[in-house]
Amino acid sequence: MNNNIKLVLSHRPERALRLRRQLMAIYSYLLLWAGTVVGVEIAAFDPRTPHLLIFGSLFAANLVVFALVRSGFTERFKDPSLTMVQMFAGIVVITLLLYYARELRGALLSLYLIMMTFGVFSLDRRQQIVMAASAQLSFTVLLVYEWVQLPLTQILALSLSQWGVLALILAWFVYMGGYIHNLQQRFRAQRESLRQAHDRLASIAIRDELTDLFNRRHFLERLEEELSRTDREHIPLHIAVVDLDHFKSINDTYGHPAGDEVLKRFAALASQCLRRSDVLARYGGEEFVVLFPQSDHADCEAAMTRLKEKFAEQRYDFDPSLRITLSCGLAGHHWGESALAFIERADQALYQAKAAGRDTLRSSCARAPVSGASASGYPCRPN
Ligand SMILES: Nc1nc2c(ncn2[C@@H]2O[C@H](COP(=O)(O)OP(=O)(O)OP(=O)(O)O)[C@@H](O)[C@H]2O)c(=O)[nH]1
Repeated sequence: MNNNIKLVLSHRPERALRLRRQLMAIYSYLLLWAGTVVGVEIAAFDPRTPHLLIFGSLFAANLVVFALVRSGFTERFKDPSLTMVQMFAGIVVITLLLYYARELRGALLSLYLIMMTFGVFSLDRRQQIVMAASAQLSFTVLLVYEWVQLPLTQILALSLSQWGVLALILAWFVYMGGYIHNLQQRFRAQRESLRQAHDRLASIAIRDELTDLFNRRHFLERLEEELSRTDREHIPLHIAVVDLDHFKSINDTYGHPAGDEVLKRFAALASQCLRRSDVLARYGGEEFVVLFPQSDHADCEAAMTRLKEKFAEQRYDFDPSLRITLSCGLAGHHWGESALAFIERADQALYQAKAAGRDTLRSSCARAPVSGASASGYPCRPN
């Protein structure tokens, strides 16, 4: 598959993304802390700025959130990243820094915007408005506090213009942020429907529509894979070809939908009876094939006999007295034998089963067994 499509369809685990976002937040706080320390050193900040206390508490809170996200505890919440909680903490810290900032306050208002960017991807427009309003309210509380506590040191025009600029920028940000969030949601939905379409196509390519078993093409691919493995590692490989007996007469007597029901019943029963490692496929019409990797002949024969008996016990709504049987040809692979020759031998065994009166199983043995064993070394039953 094209690498770009793979990238678009790949499911990066959501929790890993959340943890990455968490690391981004920690990185941002570290930068901010470094900036604050420098600011204090060069007297751009009040020398009494309790940066250790502020950032120490922030990191402790972050650590708790990190642990909760990592443990999966937050998965039960609508927002497992606790984005809004973290943004509220950010707003408090930024407002504290603005309190201690001197001439830098105007420039540092942009920190609210940096904090808002964390919500762009995970918060919808309404939640972004709540965060913007919280930032504005927090800054308002700071201004009011300063006017009440230190009225003589405040310049009304400056405070009002800073307040107004922040309000305008936050309003613009909420508009843009909402737009980006919607775009991202649309992209996500498209990616999801693309992934579903891809899964569906992949399934159509390998499955039979009526029975949902593997189709002939996929079976032959799997057979080639198993053959190269079996030749390389000298492990046993068997194939069984199954044909439902007198199937045409079921269609003719009860109609095509009844025939379809029988095919589906066989598929469901065989899927139940056989091992997960066995490859079961619809080879065409009312013919099915089973590939048994790493099973010996006796096991395969026992499995197919069991399936044959169970299938004959099935009852059908369209005629509860009807007994439908199957015939089966089984073959063990001989070293170096081609896929076609292998299937052909199983087919020959099936032909013999049909000729012997149906409702029976026959095994194939292409080469003369050497001292009671086939060329592959597995016991080969006489027909
Ligand atoms: N209902 C249904 N019938 C199908 C489907 N595919 C093939 N068939 C029918 O399967 C029947 C196969 O009949 P035959 O090949 O004559 O074999 P049979 O009647 O089973 O006879 P024996 O194999 O000799 O026991 C044909 O009538 C096909 O039309 C399918 O998907 N649904």
